[in-house]
Amino acid sequence: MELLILIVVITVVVLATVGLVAGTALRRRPRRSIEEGPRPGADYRPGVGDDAEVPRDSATRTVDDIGLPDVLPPSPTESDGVGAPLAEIPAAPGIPVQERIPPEAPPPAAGRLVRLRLRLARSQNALGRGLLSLLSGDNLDEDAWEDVEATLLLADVGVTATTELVAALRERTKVLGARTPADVREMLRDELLAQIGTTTDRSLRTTAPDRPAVVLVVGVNGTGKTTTCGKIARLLVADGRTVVLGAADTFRAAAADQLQTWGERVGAITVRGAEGGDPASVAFDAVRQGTQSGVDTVLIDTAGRLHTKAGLMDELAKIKRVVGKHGPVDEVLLVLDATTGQNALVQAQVFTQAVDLTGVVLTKLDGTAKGGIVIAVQRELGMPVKLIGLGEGPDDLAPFEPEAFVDALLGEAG
Ligand SMILES: Nc1nc2c(ncn2[C@@H]2O[C@H](COP(=O)(O)OP(=O)(O)OP(=O)(O)O)[C@@H](O)[C@H]2O)c(=O)[nH]1
Repeated sequence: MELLILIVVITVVVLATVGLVAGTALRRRPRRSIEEGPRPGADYRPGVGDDAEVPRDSATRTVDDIGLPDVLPPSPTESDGVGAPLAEIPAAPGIPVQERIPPEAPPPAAGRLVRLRLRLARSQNALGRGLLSLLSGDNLDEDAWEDVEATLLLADVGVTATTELVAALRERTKVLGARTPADVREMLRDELLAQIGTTTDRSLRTTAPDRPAVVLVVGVNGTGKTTTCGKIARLLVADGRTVVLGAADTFRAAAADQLQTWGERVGAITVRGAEGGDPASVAFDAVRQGTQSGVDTVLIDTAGRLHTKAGLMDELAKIKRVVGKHGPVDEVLLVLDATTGQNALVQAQVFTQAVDLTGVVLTKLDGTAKGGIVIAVQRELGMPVKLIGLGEGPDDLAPFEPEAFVDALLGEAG
């Protein structure tokens, strides 16, 4: 009997040990990460249902890192509880009322690009000055034209626009004969403007009759969507509008905090949901809040990647559909990082399959010599660039004005 008990005990101990070892080994086996399979944007061209590119995991800087102006002390009117938009806007049922902070008064939209023109210094040197000096040369031989072409391509102007620009410039230099620097500048200005287009409607649809206008901000992660939403809110408030922000980027926990901070600075309510929650429902609540509060514009920040397996593009289409239950979406702005060059164009093509884009925001033009991407985006995608980001500061976003942009690229005349 004792022998039997001993055998049973030994068997149990052996089985438990084997189980433990096997379990540990299984746990240690590296889990197959999504990175190991073919990656959209790297191994194949992404389509509907995929992310537009391999998510970048570079650390992002939040609004807290970039030194917004200090919050001003409340004015007597505001401390009486009158005059601040957050106090005036009642929260919709089920949406928590946020702390009211006296809002700032950002500088107006008009003339921003002119004020920020020096931020284009790198593009100015590489593209503007480069072309001016090549075209001013006495001997415009084939080598010189090849250099002109290379300069345009290196600045990301794109093949189609480069070919057209070179052909037009060749023609005009032939007709012009002897050229003064002023002639060259004028010729280049004309041709660059012809490529960018001066008659395109670049206005933002941020008001609608009898309801708030709805603006969706989309793009891959890290392009600057959240920052851009905050900056657009400031632009709108500067022009006397009222705004509700929707933090539908439920993927990155900090994104909602970041957006709320931007909102608080200008007295705008931010509607947010649980981390990993349904982005479409946050967007829906934001529009509901905006409608009940009677604001001019609801600005919705979306994620550049998702927790769920559902593709980013499917999710965006869903957000647009769900928000559409309240009324039309007035603007769908695609945020593209200018420093990613031609890759930005591929991203744009993927996004257009999922949602009807109405315009592009090109961010980080301050950090690149490739200002020609403005031309490529318009020519290759046929989509207007409406805003450009020229820095990390709160008011470093400017409405895109072709003339001011080209003048900034070419630098001061003379
Ligand atoms: N230099 C420069 N930096 C910018 C500009 N716009 C945004 N950034 C920076 O880009 C980084 C990413 O910005 P986010 O707004 O967090 O990007 P996002 O697209 O919302 O990122 P996800 O939430 O991960 O999808 C931040 O460090 C911003 O300060 C710009 O115009 N110029």
